[in-house]
Amino acid sequence: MSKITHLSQDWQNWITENLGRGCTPQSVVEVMVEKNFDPMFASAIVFHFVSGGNKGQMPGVLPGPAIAGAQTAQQRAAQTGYVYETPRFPMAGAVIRAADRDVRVVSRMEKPVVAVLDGLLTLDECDELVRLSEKKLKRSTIVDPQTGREEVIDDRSSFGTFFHLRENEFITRLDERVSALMHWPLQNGEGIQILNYRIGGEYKPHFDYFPEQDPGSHVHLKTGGQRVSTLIMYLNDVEEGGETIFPEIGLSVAPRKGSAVYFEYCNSDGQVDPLTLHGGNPVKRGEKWIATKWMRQHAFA
Ligand SMILES: O=C(O)CCC(=O)C(=O)O
Ligand SMILES: [Fe+2]
Repeated sequence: MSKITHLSQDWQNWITENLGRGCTPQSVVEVMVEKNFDPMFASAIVFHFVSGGNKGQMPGVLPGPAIAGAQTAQQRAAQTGYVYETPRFPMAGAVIRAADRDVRVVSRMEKPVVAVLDGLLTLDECDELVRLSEKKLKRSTIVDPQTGREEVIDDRSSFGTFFHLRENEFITRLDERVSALMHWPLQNGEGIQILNYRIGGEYKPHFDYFPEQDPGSHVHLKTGGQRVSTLIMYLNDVEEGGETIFPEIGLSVAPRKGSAVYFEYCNSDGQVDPLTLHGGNPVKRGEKWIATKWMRQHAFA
């Protein structure tokens, strides 16, 4: 059965009603996807409602009134107290020259700073990263907020490994490309991290930065300081599920081999942006491979 990509009046009313009574955009999208809506269509529509944009810019799709009680993305951004500075990531242009490669910008937003990118890695580079990682995968851990120790937990059911910065010629080329793309020094990067999710594998919504108030963060902040930005690179097409979701802004990015999503969340004062909450949806069919780069405030050795 083909996926639904249009919105009836009943569904418009339903979305308005549920966002209006405080349901998160992500939960609204989830129900729509369960009811056979195309996931990208559902998240775009819900995002459109949340950002107060349903005033007729999408002819024939969304003639409904703006929803009472729903906040615009701008209002949410103003409330968090995070001070947005000039983004490090270029906010104009369809193509970004990243060292040896031209990367296409598919879409971007400013608050929070998020960009979806295409053609970052060649298909061969994706395969090579998977091949080099396969033999050394281990169950992924998270940082325990209390102790700062790495722990295995159910919220992060994936397998992973990493490469040291400039581990070999191939990895060096990628480290250089990614640093140019992220507009941040190569030596401030953690080594590229590889994750493999199998069916049911997911990463519940989280922040990539280390919250100051968590005692366990301090040990991590000592080397390199706070994380400032993330690049998630998709190494394969996932048959179903596995989207990277941003619940605060109703955004869902579908994995596509060679493409990526970039976001930044730490300003020059060391403040962090809670609107970059994100996670990996459970894989429903196939498997998912990603490579993640995290950048730090200072050199990370
Ligand atoms: O699997 C995903 O799409 C998200 C991964 C992620 O959030 C991370 O590696 O920090
Ligand atoms: Fe993350």
